[in-house]
Amino acid sequence: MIEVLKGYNGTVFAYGQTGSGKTYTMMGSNIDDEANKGVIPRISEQIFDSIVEAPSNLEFTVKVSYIEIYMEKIRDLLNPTNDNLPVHEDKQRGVYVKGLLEVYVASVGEVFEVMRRGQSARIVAYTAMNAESSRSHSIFVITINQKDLTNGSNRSGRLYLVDLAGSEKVGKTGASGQTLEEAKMINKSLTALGMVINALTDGKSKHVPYRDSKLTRILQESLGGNSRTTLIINSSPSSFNEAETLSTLRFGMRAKSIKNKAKINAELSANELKALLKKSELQIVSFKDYIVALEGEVSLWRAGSAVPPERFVTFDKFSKGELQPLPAPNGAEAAAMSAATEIVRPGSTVSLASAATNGSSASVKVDLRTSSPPLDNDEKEEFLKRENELMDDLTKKESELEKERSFTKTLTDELELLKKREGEIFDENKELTATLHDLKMQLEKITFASAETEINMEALKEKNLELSAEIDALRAQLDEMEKSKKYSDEEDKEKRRAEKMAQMMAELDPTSAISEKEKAVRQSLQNLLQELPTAQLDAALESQDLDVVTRELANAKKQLEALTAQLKNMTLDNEMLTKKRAELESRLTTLELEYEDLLDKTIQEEEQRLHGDGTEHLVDLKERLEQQYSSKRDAYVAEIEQLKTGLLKKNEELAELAASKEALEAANEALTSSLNAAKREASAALGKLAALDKPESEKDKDLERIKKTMSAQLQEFDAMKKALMKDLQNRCEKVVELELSLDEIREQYNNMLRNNNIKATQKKMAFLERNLEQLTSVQKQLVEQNTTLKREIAMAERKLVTRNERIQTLEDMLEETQSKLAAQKLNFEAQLKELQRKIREQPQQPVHQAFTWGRIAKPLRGGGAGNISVVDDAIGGGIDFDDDIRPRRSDSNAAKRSSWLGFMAGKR
Ligand SMILES: Nc1ncnc2c1ncn2[C@@H]1O[C@H](COP(=O)(O)OP(=O)(O)OP(=O)(O)O)[C@@H](O)[C@H]1O
Repeated sequence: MIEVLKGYNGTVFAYGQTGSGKTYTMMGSNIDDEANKGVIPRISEQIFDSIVEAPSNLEFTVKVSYIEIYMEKIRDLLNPTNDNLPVHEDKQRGVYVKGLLEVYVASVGEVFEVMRRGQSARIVAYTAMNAESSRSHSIFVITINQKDLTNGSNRSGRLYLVDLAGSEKVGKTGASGQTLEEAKMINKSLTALGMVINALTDGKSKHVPYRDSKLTRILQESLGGNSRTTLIINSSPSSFNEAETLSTLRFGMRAKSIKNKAKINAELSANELKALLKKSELQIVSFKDYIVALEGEVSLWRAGSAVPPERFVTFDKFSKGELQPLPAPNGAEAAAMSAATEIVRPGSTVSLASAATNGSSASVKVDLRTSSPPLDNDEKEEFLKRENELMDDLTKKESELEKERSFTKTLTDELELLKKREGEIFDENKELTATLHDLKMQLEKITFASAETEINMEALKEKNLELSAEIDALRAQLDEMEKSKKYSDEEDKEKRRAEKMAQMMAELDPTSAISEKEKAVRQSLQNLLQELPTAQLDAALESQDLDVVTRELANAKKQLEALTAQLKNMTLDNEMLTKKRAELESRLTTLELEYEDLLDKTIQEEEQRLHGDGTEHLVDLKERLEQQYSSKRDAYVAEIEQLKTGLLKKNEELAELAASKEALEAANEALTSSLNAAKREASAALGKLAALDKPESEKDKDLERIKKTMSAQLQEFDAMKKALMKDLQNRCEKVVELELSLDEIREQYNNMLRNNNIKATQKKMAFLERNLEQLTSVQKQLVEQNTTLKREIAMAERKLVTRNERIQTLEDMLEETQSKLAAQKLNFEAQLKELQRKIREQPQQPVHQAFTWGRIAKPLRGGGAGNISVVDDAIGGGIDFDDDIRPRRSDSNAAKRSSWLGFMAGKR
């Protein structure tokens, strides 16, 4: 049977640097693996094995608890919400952790389950030397109570299985932050452990500093107290850890020399107590005798008598009954001696003056400051009670402090979060402000560009207006010029017409010659009538005069012929003009064709040049050119029509002229015939005059008749002449007009040629048109740009407004969130205060939800030797027992074994 089952306290420590295998040793890498399970599972198995092997009169209850000491706080690993448990001490239980959950277990499986749960709650962390370094000291406590059912005696043993945190050097493990804090705490508690061991082993220290750390306080009994302690030293095999290994070994060496005082924790039965009482009473009697003997010797000494050494009273002689009675002392001396005793207070010195019989005195001084008197039991109890109370208070305060700390941490975290959020919002705001600024800048730029564009537009408009005004002025000038030209042309025309008419009339005036001849004829006729009434008539009618008239007539005929020739020439001219017109028309057609070709060419060039610039410009250009072309063509057609009508008119006039010429010729012929008739009559008269000598009266009559005939003929001739002259004048006017119109046509033709043929003009026109196009497109572009800019500005403004609204909303939300958070914080604080108040008001009750199944004691009966007659119900303590699964080690005692034990045994 292992010692703990006998009622001894036991402790198994594993000490060593981090990563040296302490946890591996104590718990193992896998508690379910037979080969890799550690000391704790193995001991647990041994315990239950021993219980199975124990006599059946022994009833066992096994409790386990599992704690860890982390950052100088005791955490219950089976109920992790209890994370700061106080250490108490009292006379009955010794040192214990208050409020610790102890789970009753009845099998190894249950122990393992407890281990697993506890392990999962342990705090481990990664260090450079161990991926799962224990950051705390873990203590697995197995408490075994055994009751001897035959005499009712009780024994209890408690086994501490300790896996210490690694003794480590901070530099090597690379600890930082929280791990560094943990390391400091671990080192502190391990230092306290070292100090306790030093104090226990150096032999000089009177005070052992168990209370310096929770670890040493809990393990107080294990270190130099009532415990059988085993220390396992774990060391690293690596030379890298040489220093740590040495230090660990030194620690082990020192610890080895600690002497513990292990005793069985037993509660005696009534009979045993009675026997003990009896024995004690007997002892008291004998001690009384002994005291009497001693007092006798003392009184002898006090009385100044000397007692020989062989008669000294010793316990040895007394117990052997070899004491001899001493002589009676002197009473006066004894009284004097007792009066010499002086009572002194702590801090002063005590003088013990002995009134020795030889008169000499000895003085012994004891300083009570350095050596306090040992506490008596009551005082100690009082002290422990007070200490426990203080520990409770301290734990409570620590818990509150921890809560406050965590609350503060939560608040700090929240504050951090809020600050972060605020920072984010600030950044966002900054970003938005920057964007806003950018947008404003862009807006300003756009506004500026727009203003500039507007200015440009205005400048262009002004330029346009100027150009329009210039064009108008030019047009007006042109109109004026045209007008003046027209006027001057008209004036010139009139002048030219007058000149031509004058010239023509001068050239073509047959009347002047006729008139002169007529005058001459009239004169000669007059002379004939006045100076030579009869005789002179013969003279007047001489052949010479007739010849003159004939010549004159021939001249007139010649002139008429010349006129006819001129008319012929004019007809020829007219024909030529007609030809020229036809030529002009054909030329015009050619020109039109050329112009069309040129237009097509220009369009093609423009198309090529503006390829990709959009067909709209091209279509516009084409349309405009077509319009220009059609307008020009219309103008030309109208002009041609005009020319045609002019030509027709001229033809008509020419026809009229030809008709009048014919009329003139007819008149001329008539005149010639009448002249011939006159000639004939004159010659006949002359013949008559010459052949016959007629009487005077007849002659007068004939003369009178001739005269009359001649005057009538002359009158006829006058009228005819007048008509002819008028007709001729008209015709001349028409000819002049025709010539003038021909000149005009020529000029127009030349103009047309100038307009149409000059390539430079065409180029210029094309250039101007292109310029106009470009200007129009630029204007269009500017207008479009302006529109786009305006649209963009409007959009940017809208965006700006939206963003402003968003910023406003975000700010509102932020404010709202902040106010909500503040309200929540207040609410939370109030709730916390309320909770704290309630906690303070309510007595603290341990929470045992984690192990409901371990709260009821599960007594286990030893399955080894002897029969017992105790009824199951008496030991069951209200636990469910299952008769069917009770262990059946031997048929005789099978019914008396605990179901739990049987269950466990059955499992094995
Ligand atoms: N004897 C061994 N055989 C096999 N593996 C071992 C042995 N000793 C330790 N290990 C392994 O070494 C590693 C560290 O061991 P362990 O966690 O037990 O060290 P530790 O001393 O408890 O460290 P810490 O103090 O940091 O908790 C573990 O992975 C463990 O499995």
